Amino acid sequence: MTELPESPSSSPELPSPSSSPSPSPSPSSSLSSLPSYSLLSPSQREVAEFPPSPQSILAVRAGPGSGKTFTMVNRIATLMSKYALEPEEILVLSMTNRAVNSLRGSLDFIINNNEISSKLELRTFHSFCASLVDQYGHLYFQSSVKRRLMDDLSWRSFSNIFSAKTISIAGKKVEGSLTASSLERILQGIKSGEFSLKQASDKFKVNKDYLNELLLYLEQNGMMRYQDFIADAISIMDSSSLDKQDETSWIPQLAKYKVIIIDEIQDMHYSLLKVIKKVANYPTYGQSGKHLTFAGDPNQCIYEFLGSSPELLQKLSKDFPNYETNHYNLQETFRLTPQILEAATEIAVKRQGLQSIPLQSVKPDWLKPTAYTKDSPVEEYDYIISEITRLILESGGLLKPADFIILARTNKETQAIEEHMRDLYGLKANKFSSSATWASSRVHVLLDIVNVINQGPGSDFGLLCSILKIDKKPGAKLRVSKLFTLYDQWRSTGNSGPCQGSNLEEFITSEIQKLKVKSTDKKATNSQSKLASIYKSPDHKDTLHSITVFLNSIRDERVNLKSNDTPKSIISSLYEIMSKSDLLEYLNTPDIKRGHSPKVGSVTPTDEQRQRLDRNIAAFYLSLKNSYSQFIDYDIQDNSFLEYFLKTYNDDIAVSNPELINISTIHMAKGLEFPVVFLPGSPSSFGSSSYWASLLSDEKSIPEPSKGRLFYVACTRAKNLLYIGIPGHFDDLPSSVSDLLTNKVPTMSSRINERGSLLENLSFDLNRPIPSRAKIKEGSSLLKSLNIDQSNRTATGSSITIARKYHTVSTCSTHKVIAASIHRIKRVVR
Ligand SMILES: Nc1ncnc2c1ncn2[C@@H]1O[C@H](COP(=O)(O)OP(=O)(O)OP(=O)(O)O)[C@@H](O)[C@H]1O
Repeated sequence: MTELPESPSSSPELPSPSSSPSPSPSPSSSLSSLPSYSLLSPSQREVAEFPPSPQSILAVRAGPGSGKTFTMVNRIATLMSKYALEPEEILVLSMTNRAVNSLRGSLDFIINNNEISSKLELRTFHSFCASLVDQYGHLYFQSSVKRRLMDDLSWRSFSNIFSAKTISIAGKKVEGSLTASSLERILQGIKSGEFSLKQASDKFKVNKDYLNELLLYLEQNGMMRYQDFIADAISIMDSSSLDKQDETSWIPQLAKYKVIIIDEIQDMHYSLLKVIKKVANYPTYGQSGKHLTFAGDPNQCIYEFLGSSPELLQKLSKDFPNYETNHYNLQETFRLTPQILEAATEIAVKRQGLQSIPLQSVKPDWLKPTAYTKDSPVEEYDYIISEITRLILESGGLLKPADFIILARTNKETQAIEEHMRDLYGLKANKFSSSATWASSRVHVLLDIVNVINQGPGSDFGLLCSILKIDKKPGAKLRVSKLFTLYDQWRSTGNSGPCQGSNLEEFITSEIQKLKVKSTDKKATNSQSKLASIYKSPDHKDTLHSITVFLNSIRDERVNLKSNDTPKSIISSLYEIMSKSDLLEYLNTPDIKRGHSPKVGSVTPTDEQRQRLDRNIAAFYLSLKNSYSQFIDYDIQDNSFLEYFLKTYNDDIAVSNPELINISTIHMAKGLEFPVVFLPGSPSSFGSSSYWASLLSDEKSIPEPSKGRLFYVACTRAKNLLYIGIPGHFDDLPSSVSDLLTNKVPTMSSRINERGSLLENLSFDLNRPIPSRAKIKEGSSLLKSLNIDQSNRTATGSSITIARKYHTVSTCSTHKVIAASIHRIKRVVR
């Protein structure tokens, strides 16, 4: 039996370094007079210009809105213009795609030089590790196959198909059974060296041979989980730099980096810190070590539960003992008003025992954040929507729905708000989610089919998953396991080369061909076709027919998409394949509930289930479109759009839509800013106190630093107006809190500073013209007709009239009127 390689083999052939460090000509001269450079504040300029000496660290503490992105982009430009670094010598890493896209957008805007931008390595940790594994994995690992990240549902399907008691892999029969989460845990443990195969088999009580074969199968088929990419990338870096003197063994791309810039360092969890250390300590051509720039804000560390640490920025010297560390602060906030900054710092930082950094607002005085009290979430959501409506109407459309964000703590809460807005007001919201929500629903089958069409890594598995859905008869899982076993035997007897994803399709197609010649010598040919032993009863003839139709239509659509793989043509191809092979029925069966797997076609979906399906399909299409615009905008050099989509569909791209109000968890809104932020804080159910109660109410309560940081991140997303739901009555707040807030709602006409009214200040700050008198008048009369302005002048009232009206006046729902007015004002302001 073949054992999994414990570690990559060493010293494979690499391109020689002489061909690698990038030659002149330097594109940097064109960067010497960037228009944005003059805008840098003195503290931003110091950071931008800090010398990138080898083995030095620049640790930048950057409070909310202090222009971290702006400063880092100017630093990148300065490194090239002043310190003559080539773009290929700089690596920029961040946690999320959103942060990377925002950096890339600013860079394109500021540098305005495609040649330079395209050479800069600007990546998420995941894509950086994945690209190392993609490019160099074949040199260090036994299997040369391309790797593909498996999402949660694929992972569960994998365990579903492979958890049969006896299974044949690589021509050997092995026994065992394992849940998806245990398998993942084992995989991580073995890769990280936490335990050996033998220890894993003892600990998880599973046959060692079975485990080994499963892991080998995953390896050979390039099927990986997120942590695998990280572990493999670290292995590659270790193996290629074993000999610090032998330049020929180094990976040129890594040895070229002279500067590494890491954004949001406070959110780095341990495995990523390990990646940074490996890249930082990787040998460098022509100098002894690299320079590191880290930027972050300890008070915005909200991923402690994943292993990150607010102290990281301060304690870097421990992790990099041979580096000289220099600490800098960015001292101004360009986003926060003095009142929002003060309230957030006092309540969330100082009262919670956290260390505040000196930060000053460059804005003039504004209004204090508005505190309101509501008795229940429903009342609170109604209040928020009525306030949004009022502000849009009163500003004559200067404020637009997309200027507002409601920040919830949990996905469940965002879901509740979204449903409330949709069901009672008919309003669609722009909900940020951490991954493609459709990917955990039945719509995932579309992805399986895309995998099959693409004929890349993951194709075999996509086909197995599709067949599992095409086969609607009892025992489908067993048949798919058997099919895999036969395929595996066929493969191990030398019928195909190393698996590159398209072999299962080839195997099934050739077996179907054998069945077709049955008319001449039925007995002989049927026994030759391996499929006949699986789909033997007349009942299963239909299944076999559907599989045949499925594969034929895949081939047809593959040809169509070769020349035109736009989202629209992909969707129409998918529809074609689904309808021909009876998969639409699968899609229309309600989603599996825990422990219940309804038989396909046996249950009629309810209206709500149908709507959910529609939304998931629409979300899949949106993912296709978002991914496509990235593919085009950033001129991605993947083989095809399908290939790119399969790598990126799960990315958290936050897409703003000017027509829609935003809803997000606080975690997902990190790094973003909005003119108006609502932070709900009502008791979650009768009798339970508000989540924020301990921060806001009790003077003597024990400090809660992690809750304080979450509150801080939430409040500091607000550029102009902040609403905070408070527990209890405003007058009962301790004065140290109530002094920082107001129980009055902001009104557009009130004068707030020397610049004038709130409307004038918003117009200045958002760089939008003040709407015409006619528009403002129209907004006011619409507002009057809704009759919500009077009831909300003081926010700390009890329940607002709107919710009541909705329940009593069923024929003309106030909610619908509000929704209509938002839609109408949108037309007016266009
Ligand atoms: N020197 C400057 N002059 C004017 N505006 C600036 C300057 N620097 C940054 N800004 C603006 O300030 C806002 C906040 O900047 P940015 O989003 O980069 O902050 P940040 O430090 O990343 O914030 P956070 O930590 O909350 O994510 C942006 O709108 C940016 O354009």
